[in-house]
Amino acid sequence: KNPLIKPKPTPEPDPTVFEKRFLRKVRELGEGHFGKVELCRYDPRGDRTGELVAVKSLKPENREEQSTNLSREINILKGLYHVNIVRYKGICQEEGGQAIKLIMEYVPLGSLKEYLPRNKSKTSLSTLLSYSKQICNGMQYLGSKNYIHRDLAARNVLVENERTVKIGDFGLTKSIKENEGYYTVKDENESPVFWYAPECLTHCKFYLASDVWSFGVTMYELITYCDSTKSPMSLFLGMMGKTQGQMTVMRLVNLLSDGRRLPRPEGCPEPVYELMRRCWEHKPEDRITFERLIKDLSNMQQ
Ligand SMILES: C=Cc1cc(F)c(CN2CC[C@](CC#N)(n3cc(C(N)=O)c(NC(=O)OC)n3)[C@H](F)C2)cc1O
Repeated sequence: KNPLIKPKPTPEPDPTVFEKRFLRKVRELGEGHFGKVELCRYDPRGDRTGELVAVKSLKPENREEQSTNLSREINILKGLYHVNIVRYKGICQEEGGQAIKLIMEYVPLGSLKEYLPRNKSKTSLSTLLSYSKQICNGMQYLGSKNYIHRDLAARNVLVENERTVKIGDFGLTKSIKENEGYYTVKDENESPVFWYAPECLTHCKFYLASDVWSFGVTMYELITYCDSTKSPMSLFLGMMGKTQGQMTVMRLVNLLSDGRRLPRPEGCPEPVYELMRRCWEHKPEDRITFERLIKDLSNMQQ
């Protein structure tokens, strides 16, 4: 046998490529405007020993316009490695690359919106502050890569276990152009306006500091254990009085410009509410940073 001819090694299968025929739907985890997230079992051996994964896909009617957005989200998540950010696992191409699916790790305890109301008795304030700090760690990491999340809310934070939370969805995440420092928000019909800072509502500009504002609202949700009767939306609508349709945004802008803010939740220590208020400074440049939030939250936990 000629020693110069080395046998070609059999190529290892790429673990980030998931074949559609082995992806079995278990149940739906969530629904968005343009698509859904399903719990699936990737079971190539067909004996139910395969791993559970979370799969994000687009609704057929939105595939055309939204596939670029999903591809962007895939490329962003693929490059994120942080304990407080959900893990990218791979993609599933179907119909010859026409439709693509994002495969992520499955975080079985679900989002804070499902978890906190059901586990209120065993979740202390100290734990809530730890969750808050972890979200800030994830967001600081995201911002260090010049990404803005634009949809930070309790519904998009997942509970890995009683001690660990992860930011779980990056559907609206965008890269900020270095020199500009902000992203111009197109009028997304799914804008979560009650989590949005004034500059996003009035000038359609989204800064890193706009995510800090949304973090403040997310922290408010955390401290109220995501009690839907005290949700940001219901409280703001209450403060605005009955409104109809697009008037809501204008009334919200006026209310925020008048300095009105979500009230201190019952039982929330003053220093904790102060942190939220520093996330809600009217001007982006006056707001606290995630770095500062991490320090202050650490000191509170001593
Ligand atoms: C196409 C766009 C689109 C579609 C959508 F359905 C949503 C909304 N969706 C986001 C992902 C979601 C919440 C978060 N974070 N989630 C992820 C996991 C996981 N990785 O395990 C999980 N687990 C769980 O619920 O366990 C019991 N929930 C939940 F599916 C809602 C947003 C969108 O942009």
